[in-house]
Amino acid sequence: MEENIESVEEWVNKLDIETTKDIHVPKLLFDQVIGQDQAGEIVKKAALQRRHVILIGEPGTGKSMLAQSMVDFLPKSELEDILVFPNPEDPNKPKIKTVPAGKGKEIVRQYQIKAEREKRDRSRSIMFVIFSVVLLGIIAAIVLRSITLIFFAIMAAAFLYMAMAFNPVIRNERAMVPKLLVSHNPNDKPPFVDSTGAHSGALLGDVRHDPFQSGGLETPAHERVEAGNIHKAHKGVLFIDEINLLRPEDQQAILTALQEKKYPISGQSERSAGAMVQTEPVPCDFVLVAAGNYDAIRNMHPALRSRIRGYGYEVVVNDYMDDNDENRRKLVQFIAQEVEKDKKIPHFDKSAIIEVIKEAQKRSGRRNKLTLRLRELGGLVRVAGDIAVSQKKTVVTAADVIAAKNLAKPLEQQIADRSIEIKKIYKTFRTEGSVVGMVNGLAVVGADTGMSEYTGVVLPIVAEVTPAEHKGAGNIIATGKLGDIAKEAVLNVSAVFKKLTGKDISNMDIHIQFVGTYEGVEGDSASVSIATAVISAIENIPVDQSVAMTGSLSVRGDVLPVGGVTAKVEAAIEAGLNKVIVPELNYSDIILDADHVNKIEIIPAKTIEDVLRVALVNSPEKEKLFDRISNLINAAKIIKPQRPATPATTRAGNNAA
Ligand SMILES: Nc1ncnc2c1ncn2[C@@H]1O[C@H](COP(=O)(O)OP(=O)(O)OP(=O)(O)O)[C@@H](O)[C@H]1O
Repeated sequence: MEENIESVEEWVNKLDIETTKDIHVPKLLFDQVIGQDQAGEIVKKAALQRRHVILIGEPGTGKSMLAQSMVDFLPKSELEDILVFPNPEDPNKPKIKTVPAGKGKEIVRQYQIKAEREKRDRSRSIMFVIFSVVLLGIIAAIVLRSITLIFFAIMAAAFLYMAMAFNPVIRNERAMVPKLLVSHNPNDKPPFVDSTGAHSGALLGDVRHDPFQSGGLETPAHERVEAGNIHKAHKGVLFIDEINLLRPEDQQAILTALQEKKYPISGQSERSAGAMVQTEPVPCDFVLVAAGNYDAIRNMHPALRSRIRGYGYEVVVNDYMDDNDENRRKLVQFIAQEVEKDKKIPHFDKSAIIEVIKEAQKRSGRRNKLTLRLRELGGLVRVAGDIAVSQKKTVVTAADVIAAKNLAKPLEQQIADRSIEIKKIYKTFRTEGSVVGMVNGLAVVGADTGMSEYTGVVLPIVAEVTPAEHKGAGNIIATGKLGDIAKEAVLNVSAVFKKLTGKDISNMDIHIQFVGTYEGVEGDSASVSIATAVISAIENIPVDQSVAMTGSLSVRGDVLPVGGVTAKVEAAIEAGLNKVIVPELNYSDIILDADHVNKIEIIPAKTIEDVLRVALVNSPEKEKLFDRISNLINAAKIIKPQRPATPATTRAGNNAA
């Protein structure tokens, strides 16, 4: 249900604040998470019951914040320190001991004091022995009147010193001091450990290599043991983003750790001396929060996923929220939070708040929604803040946010801007006149890089049709980086061609070229443009070059919605085109900046006929084509009174209503 929402300007101006400084920022991290109410409730429940969680969703929407907020709800179980002790019976199997939080440091200190005392005692005994030997030598020399006896006494003392000081058995008192692997203070919160991207050693623990493995110079095995993140997260939360990128062996190890709640530490590098060492099992009783985008579920170790599902929850986080009073307030709270977190930038005045909310509307890609890709929006807040600071301003204003938007353009946008300039110079596309078989398609760049902002580009498409050499043996010859997409699009809509043109494409060779495409251009939504270019070429009807278009074509000729329409319309404006055809179902998703409004005529299309009516220039051939189409439609009506509604499939995700 779409509700009527006040304009952002009116809404912000009514707020009872001067700047975001007047906004209360909640203390609890959980209350700082915006727009993830459903995921928040589940995560809270999971924390209270110590259950594992899989969080799936777009990057920068608050997954790690949710995971981190869990530590405030974990049951107050006793935190533990973990110590590793030498094992005199088997030095390569150090012993593990857990003690209440804070005790670990005390134990280590006691052992250190003991070691210091023993060392001092030993030094004293050595000095006493040396002194006695030298004294005896001197006495003997006097009694026996032989100076050489003094020399022998000094030699004997030196020998004794060497023997006692460098005796590997008694030399290293410190070798008996345990090492603190995991330590806490008694009042600490349960730990939150982010293990995203950690290699095996950091994740599971490791035993360092020892270059001196004998001769009394070696470092005892237990001193070389290092705790892994799974151990550091004992009694707390272990967060792993992009879990699917972990090596299968590591995912398997995590599964074992989850089952056993203990995992021994051994050297991870096979060739290192550490590989010979394996500790007793080390406690690792953590709550696992695994996160990732939609691909993560598919590529995750099935047994690990099943374990988490069996003992926890799976949640999809939202990537946008409704644009209403409550959520706008949350967005203002978000700006205040980001400012306080940054500590270096000033607060935002009302004009700046208006710009940020409008940007959140635009980045959602949907009318009446606000984006939740808040990490990137936070980036905009910081750049705007930096601009204000550089101008020695005490508040951030609209001008700073607008300047930040230009300054903080994603790489894709910067590359696209350059490519438009080049295309304009070399005229790889036209903005006026008419040409047979040439269409100004629109595409997005960087959609696969996980950016929340789409960058639009004009994607000129040229089609040429020639009769096939043999009947029924026509080929689709598509060049350019998007060749495969073109072939697929033509094949998918071959029925539409037949319906509209009455000609069978299998009797023709169809050549399609995407002009000047480069890495990263997404052409999935170009099927309407491809179809228009091909029909224009088959029917020899010129296409109006001041028109741009985007849309996906169904096998029945319906124009289906696509992503990134706002960015595509902006690209058409920047390129100097007059009209842009968009899928009707996307029409309301277009949110243009003030400087783009009314710069182009936006024409919604429901079917390919709607597209052709606008794109093809008026001519007797066009009339004939439409006569044919209306005959076909009338004939179809006699057989089947109504066509079922077209399914709308804009984007994935289970966003809160
Ligand atoms: N829902 C949100 N509420 C408030 N702030 C948010 C939210 N989502 C993101 N942010 C801001 O973006 C930053 C990064 O968010 P976070 O690390 O939680 O994202 P994520 O979903 O874990 O992303 P990724 O999967 O890329 O790690 C946060 O520190 C916060 O400043």
